[in-house]
Amino acid sequence: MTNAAFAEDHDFSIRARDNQARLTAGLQRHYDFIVCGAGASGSVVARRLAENPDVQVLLLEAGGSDEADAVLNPALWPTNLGGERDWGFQAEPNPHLNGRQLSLSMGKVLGGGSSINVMVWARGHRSDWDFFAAESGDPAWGYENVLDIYRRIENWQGTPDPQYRGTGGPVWVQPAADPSPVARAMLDAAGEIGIPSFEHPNGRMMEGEGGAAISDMLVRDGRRHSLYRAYLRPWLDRPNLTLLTGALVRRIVLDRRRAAGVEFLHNGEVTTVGARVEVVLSLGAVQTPKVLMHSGIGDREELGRVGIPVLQHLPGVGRNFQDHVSFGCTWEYAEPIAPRNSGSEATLYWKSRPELDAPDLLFCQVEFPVPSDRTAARGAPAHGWTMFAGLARPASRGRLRLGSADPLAAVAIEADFLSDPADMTTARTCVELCRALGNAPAFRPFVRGEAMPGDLKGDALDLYIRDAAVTYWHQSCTAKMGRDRMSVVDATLKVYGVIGLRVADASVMPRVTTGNTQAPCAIIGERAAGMIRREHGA
Ligand SMILES: Cc1cc2nc3c(=O)[nH]c(=O)nc-3n(C[C@H](O)[C@H](O)[C@H](O)COP(=O)(O)OP(=O)(O)OC[C@H]3O[C@@H](n4cnc5c(N)ncnc54)[C@H](O)[C@@H]3O)c2cc1C
Repeated sequence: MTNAAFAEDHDFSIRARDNQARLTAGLQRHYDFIVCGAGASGSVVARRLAENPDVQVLLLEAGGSDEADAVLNPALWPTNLGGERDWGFQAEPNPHLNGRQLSLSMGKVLGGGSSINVMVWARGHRSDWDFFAAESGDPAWGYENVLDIYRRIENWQGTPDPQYRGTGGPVWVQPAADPSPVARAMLDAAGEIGIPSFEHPNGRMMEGEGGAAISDMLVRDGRRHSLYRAYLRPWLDRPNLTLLTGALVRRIVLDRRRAAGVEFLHNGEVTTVGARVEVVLSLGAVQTPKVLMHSGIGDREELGRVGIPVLQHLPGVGRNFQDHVSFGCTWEYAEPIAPRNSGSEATLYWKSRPELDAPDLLFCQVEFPVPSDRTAARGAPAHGWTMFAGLARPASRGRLRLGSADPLAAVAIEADFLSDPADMTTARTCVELCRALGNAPAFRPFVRGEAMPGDLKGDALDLYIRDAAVTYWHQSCTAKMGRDRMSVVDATLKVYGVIGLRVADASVMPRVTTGNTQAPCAIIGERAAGMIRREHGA
């Protein structure tokens, strides 16, 4: 950043802070729109709605400021895990993971996951978006339209590619700058085992059978460029956008079938604010279904179990939980190599079976050892790299269950990774492919050898897979868009049976997208805001 740009940013920060201090001190009784959650999708929705100076938008966020080195320095992302900016969710013990209980981190800070994640920008595969279109019955969710939106929102910094990449949007996307030699080695190793490499991962590569590429990242001037920073922060000096942090949404206030407002906890007090037009839930795939259920919107039996009166029976709320599960395979460096950028700079998608229509395996290279709680005991090297070798199209489905009728009670997350036997079959192929890649000649100049798993077969390999499984932190699909009885929202993201209530976050995905999920969440935010503005002439 130049000195002039730095001074301008400093002036803006003061203006924005003073503006928000004024707006939050005089909180109104009603706003036109209340957006709940300033995460990946919510940041987009609130900004786009507030672009119309004639509407008043209130944005409620439980977390606080992102002004911290742990957020802004790309290398420090792991230091947020388990800390104050992490909701710290724990899955229930899982018999398919040898009884293990996984940590399922999610961001509790302005920007949500996009402020604590690994900054990889991955658009999703053509087949994902065409599936969204088929499930919702709206072709506008299909790949061609979504590609147009990506071109419009990106400010692409790599080699120009106008067919796929745009340069005029708010989201600064750049190829990982000056990547580590092990990231380049991964592309060479892919070539050695017959997997093609691409100039960037977000164009042609996501239309076919997959490939390898240096990752696209949301990093600008050496700092994290979260979706909050891309969309929301530049709008905080506006008079029609009020951002209240430290505000924990408890439930939607329903007036018969209409979402009339939101009840939240702020500074120890329960407050209710009214919505004149709509409420949008963007609380992420755990808290959105939780808040829906506490508002009386969910499965009749599940709500009855904890004594919440049912206002709208929707059996799909909290069901269809999906995530990418990954199995770390690790190689020891011959000499230590310092991680660069976020420490994850190369990515690879491939198919476990040739007849598939799209990749079902997802690999992100991590430039330091990342054993699981269980595989750590097998002896991770002091210096090395790990492949996050994961399932891009898991068949297993989990669910969320309320602990009690108290909105502050924890929700039980039955993630159920590897509960579908098909996932174990794919996992074996995934680990085999990963080992072929990591043991390819291209890595030899950099590694002493494979640290784990080694050449395991049969039960020993299965044991390793169940012990190594961890989350990719792509929790999603718990209030899915669609038209069957388990769908929670329609193609316009409106909650079935309720007026003035939409969901816009990873919950609405009918199926988890093939890659990392923040870019698809930006699309969900853009589509939601676009549909709301069109419907209300806003
Ligand atoms: C450690 C980690 C690494 C990841 N790495 C990547 C990556 O490299 N690339 C990628 O694409 N994706 C990555 N992801 C996933 C990605 O960040 C998420 O998929 C994405 O942020 C989800 O967006 P969302 O809008 O659904 O929810 P979130 O971004 O989680 O936003 C939800 C927001 O709502 C707030 N909130 C929740 N409950 C309440 C409440 N009751 N009241 C008020 N506010 C509330 C939260 O604090 C949060 O700000 C990662 C995630 C994590 C956690």
